[in-house]
Amino acid sequence: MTTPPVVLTIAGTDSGGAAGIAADVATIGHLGAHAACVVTAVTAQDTLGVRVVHPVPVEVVAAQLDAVLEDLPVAAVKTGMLGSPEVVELVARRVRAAGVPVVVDPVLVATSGAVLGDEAVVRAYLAHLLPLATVCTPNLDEARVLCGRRSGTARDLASQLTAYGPAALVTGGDDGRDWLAVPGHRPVEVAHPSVATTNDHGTGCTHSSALATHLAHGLALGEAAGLAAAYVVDQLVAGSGWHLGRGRGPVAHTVAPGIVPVPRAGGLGQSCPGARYGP
Ligand SMILES: Nc1ncnc2c1ncn2[C@@H]1O[C@H](COP(=O)(O)OP(=O)(O)O)[C@@H](O)[C@H]1O
Ligand SMILES: Cc1ncc(COP(=O)(O)OP(=O)(O)O)c(N)n1
Repeated sequence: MTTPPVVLTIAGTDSGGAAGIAADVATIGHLGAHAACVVTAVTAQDTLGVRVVHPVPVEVVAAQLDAVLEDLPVAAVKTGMLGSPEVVELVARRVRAAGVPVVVDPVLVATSGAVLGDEAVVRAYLAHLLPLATVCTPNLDEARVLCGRRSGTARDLASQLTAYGPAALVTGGDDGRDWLAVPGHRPVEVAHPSVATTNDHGTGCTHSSALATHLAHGLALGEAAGLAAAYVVDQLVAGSGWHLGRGRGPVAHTVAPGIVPVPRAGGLGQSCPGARYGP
């Protein structure tokens, strides 16, 4: 067996196992990488909402980052809930030094409405983390908050966010469409089917982890974005008939039938022969 690439997720926990670190570790593993995980916050959360958020002290987050980055050959980083401006700044310092693709999922508000990042966190993202990210993946609401706008289409917001440095992939826009903007280029839609399901808790975390894993395998951003969207669709289909919890159930974190993990690519931008789904 070939040694897998390592993808580091820096995120919070969801006790219900739908979003956060649980979604990230499952997704990264399904797609053929080894997941290292740095926990930034512990949440008491279920399918109905977030009850309690307990931030992990910044020095403990720093110690976890050091342990991973000093020992493992991290090939890509994904950030999820960071929770405080101090942690955003810390993560920015450490991942800049790592020099690998960085996917920033700027988790600010859960679908249930719970605030997972306040205005100070937003300012820290804009000042410290977005400028060194490879790509950021806000949903429509998060993109509006980051851009300081009450409205705006996913396409326009993605374009605006590139002014901070990274490519921007705004998800769940008009009619659920995702738009990818790369600095200096016109935004393109990342088209994918829509799945009718109420079991969609954790889609954002699953999507950004899939994206980071495909980048770790050496795929180009456009191709990685198509495959990440397709992976979420497959997992939504797999879990659409489940009855878990009283609210919005988890996106499936089991391996959907027929999924073929992307094999390690030999170089940047190579296609992924053997994968069942395409961009
Ligand atoms: N019902 C659905 N059918 C297909 N794709 C979906 C569905 N819901 C979300 N997605 C996809 O999941 C990914 C994550 O987006 P989104 O759900 O907007 O994130 P978040 O969980 O942060 O709100 C995007 O590619 C989005 O298009
Ligand atoms: C600990 C934690 N991190 C992130 C989220 C948001 O998850 P997301 O995948 O965006 O899913 P929804 O909350 O939109 O379903 C979270 N809830 N908890």
